[in-house]
Amino acid sequence: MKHLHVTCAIIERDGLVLAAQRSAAMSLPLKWEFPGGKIDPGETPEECLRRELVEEMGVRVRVGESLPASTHRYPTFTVTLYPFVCSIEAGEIVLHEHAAVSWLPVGELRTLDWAEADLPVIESYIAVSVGVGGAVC
Ligand SMILES: Nc1nc2c([nH]c(=O)n2[C@H]2C[C@H](O)[C@@H](COP(=O)(O)OP(=O)(O)OP(=O)(O)O)O2)c(=O)[nH]1
Repeated sequence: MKHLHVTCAIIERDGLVLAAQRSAAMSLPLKWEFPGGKIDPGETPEECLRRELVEEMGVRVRVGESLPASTHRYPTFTVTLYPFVCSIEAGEIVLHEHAAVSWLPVGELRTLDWAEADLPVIESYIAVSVGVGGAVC
């Protein structure tokens, strides 16, 4: 089965976190995710994230702390997500691929219909993010 290695950016701004909704035309249609994408050969995960964020949203990001990788088996492929906490360095978000974005307080992240591979990422992020949005139970 295909195994994808994918970076994803947990972008923080003013105590909120950016979630992006996949378009109806993408795989995992209309699911919410953190922006990012497949790591190209020869690329570091950080380089991949910076490239993907320019391509997908037209923003340059500063790549910070990494969170534990998450591997999930979907029915037709397996994905390993490599999450990084990021901030926007330059640019305004313009959506080139996603259907929508939403800035959420950490405590509301669980309310979206996330791609399944993201669920452990969200839990790891909540565990380390008490300083961003306050304590979350
Ligand atoms: N970028 C990103 N992808 C995710 C997340 N969670 C998750 O399961 N994925 C999956 C969706 C895709 O199958 C794959 C990322 O591929 P991609 O973004 O480079 O490619 P894509 O969806 O445009 O292309 P494709 O899979 O339709 O070929 O990882 C996430 O939080 N961010």
